[in-house]
Amino acid sequence: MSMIAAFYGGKSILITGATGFLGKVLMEKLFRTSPDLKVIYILVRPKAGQTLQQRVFQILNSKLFEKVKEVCPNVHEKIRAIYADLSQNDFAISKEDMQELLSCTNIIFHCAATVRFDDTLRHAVQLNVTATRQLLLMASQMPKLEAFIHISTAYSNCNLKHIDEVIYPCPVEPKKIIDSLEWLDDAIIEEIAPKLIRDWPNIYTYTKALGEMVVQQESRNLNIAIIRPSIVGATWQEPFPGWVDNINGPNGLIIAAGKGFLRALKAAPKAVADLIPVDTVVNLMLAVGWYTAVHRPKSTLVYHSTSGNLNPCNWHKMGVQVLATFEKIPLERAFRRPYANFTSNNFTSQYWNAVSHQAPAIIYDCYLRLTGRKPRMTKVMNQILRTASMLEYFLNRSWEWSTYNTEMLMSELSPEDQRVFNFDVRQLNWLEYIENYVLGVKKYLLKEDMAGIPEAKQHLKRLRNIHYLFNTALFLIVWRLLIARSQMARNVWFFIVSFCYKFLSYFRASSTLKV
Ligand SMILES: CCCCCCCCCCCCCCCCCC(=O)SCCNC(=O)CCNC(=O)[C@H](O)C(C)(C)COP(=O)(O)OP(=O)(O)OC[C@H]1O[C@@H](n2cnc3c(N)ncnc32)[C@H](O)[C@@H]1OP(=O)(O)O
Ligand SMILES: NC(=O)C1=CN([C@@H]2O[C@H](COP(=O)(O)OP(=O)(O)OC[C@H]3O[C@@H](n4cnc5c(N)ncnc54)[C@H](OP(=O)(O)O)[C@@H]3O)[C@@H](O)[C@H]2O)C=CC1
Repeated sequence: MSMIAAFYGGKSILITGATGFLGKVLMEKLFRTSPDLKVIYILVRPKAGQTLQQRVFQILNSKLFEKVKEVCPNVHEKIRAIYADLSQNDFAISKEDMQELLSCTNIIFHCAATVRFDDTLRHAVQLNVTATRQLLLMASQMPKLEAFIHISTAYSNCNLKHIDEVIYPCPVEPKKIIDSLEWLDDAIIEEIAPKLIRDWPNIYTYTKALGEMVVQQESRNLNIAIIRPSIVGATWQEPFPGWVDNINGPNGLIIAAGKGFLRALKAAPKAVADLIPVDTVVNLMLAVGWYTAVHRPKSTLVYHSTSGNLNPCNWHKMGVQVLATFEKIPLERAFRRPYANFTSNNFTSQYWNAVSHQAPAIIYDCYLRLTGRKPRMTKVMNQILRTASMLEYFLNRSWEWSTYNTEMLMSELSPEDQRVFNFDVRQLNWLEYIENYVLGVKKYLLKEDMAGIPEAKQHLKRLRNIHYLFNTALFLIVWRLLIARSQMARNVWFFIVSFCYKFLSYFRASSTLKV
């Protein structure tokens, strides 16, 4: 029997960010491995015209939860959605709900965050720092609380090259920032933001670092642990390989590459692609929850959920495998044939942007205009290039994350727990994982039918023919213009023509002699 699964039996668990990518996989695993848990409280806000109940209904009826329904048929009764907005005071939770949370919660998993790189400083601080402080305050009033697990990111200290499993101080105290945001107006905040974030690449990583400091400062006598995942990717094994449901991180770029929009990326081919499957992160989270509650470490432990130092893969290897998969399983209605060129050189990257991205978009928009349609490709291309440039920082560097605590925890688990809550990334086969990942993007994110693969392959063949035709026509036009203007080009042309003529005459003469 798994000790970790048994530990969560009968427990009341509070999850923030349960409607997000990580949160959904966490809930799924909890229900599947500990169907006898008491209740999962989730803090949810209404969104996109959907009520709380509709959002929960949609999650529970998704493919991700198919296995859960077999193991835990009454899953609907065990999930309690509580109205909450983490950017509001007291999270705008009603008094009754707050009372229930305070008196019943045993374990907290704090996953909610704004993960946008370009969020405003005010909003990012509200969500990634102030809300964390608020949740810690609530936690300190929970008599039955056994563990508080805070999800950060491995990039919260990406201004360093080697990162240990410790909390690093930030130059400005989080409390000072929270206080000043109360009276500064938005324009001034945006003006001072670049000065505050210094050598952090964006507001997101900076506010996640502040969030960790808050955890350290406000931990009181709580049992807390911090988990730092790197780039969270599709599921590796559970509940099935390749599940993914949003366009964050690599997902959007994989789509852009598969559709033939993105054919070159400013990335160091040898830099480590520190991806970590979402189910691996979730298994670590559940193991950490158990360990923190049962073993009660004296200080707040930080756990890195990264792959680079145990089983590294680089961007080149990843790009090649992504392309190889698109060769076998192409996306539908591609704009151009998928191709990936990784370069860390500024000049080459700008050249590829002009030739492989901007020019085809402009040509296609001209074609749309000529056929009476609204041009749109340049806009789409600019959007993709903007996204790629935001991710560039992470594609051109490698970091070393130590994993002593994560490895220590692995050795603390029973063989059964090591199997059920496997977070040993050394067992990951990258080629297989990336293939399933790309397939998952096609099936679960784009919802493309596998029956459409022959037609998609046919479409790619047509694109290849158009490509050859276009290149030949372009070559002939350029050559014709050159011949008209340059004596040297004319000389070369006559040389080639006379050489071909002589070669043909010789060939004809020798074949006549043989006869
Ligand atoms: C050549 C082969 C390549 C193959 C392999 C490629 C591998 C690449 C790997 C990338 C590494 C990523 C490293 C991340 C590391 C940080 C770790 C974390 O904690 S990260 C935590 C995770 N956090 C993140 O990953 C957050 C990153 N994302 C952001 O911060 C923002 O989306 C933004 C600032 C990039 C764009 O903002 P804004 O301009 O306001 O745009 P909106 O958001 O409103 O979307 C507008 C349109 O853009 C579209 N689209 C959006 N995203 C992507 C995408 N990734 N991609 C493509 N497209 C994307 C979207 O569909 C939408 O279309 P439509 O609906 O209009 O038709
Ligand atoms: N994805 C990744 O690559 C990585 C993620 N992480 C960390 O993992 C955690 C989860 O990330 P991930 O699941 O990918 O992110 P998502 O964007 O998928 O999910 C974010 C969650 O936070 C919730 N949330 C945001 N704002 C509010 C609010 N005002 N009130 C209530 N809930 C809110 C969202 O709710 P709603 O659905 O209503 O928007 C959603 O459930 C984050 O802490 C992130 O920093 C760390 C490293 C990498």
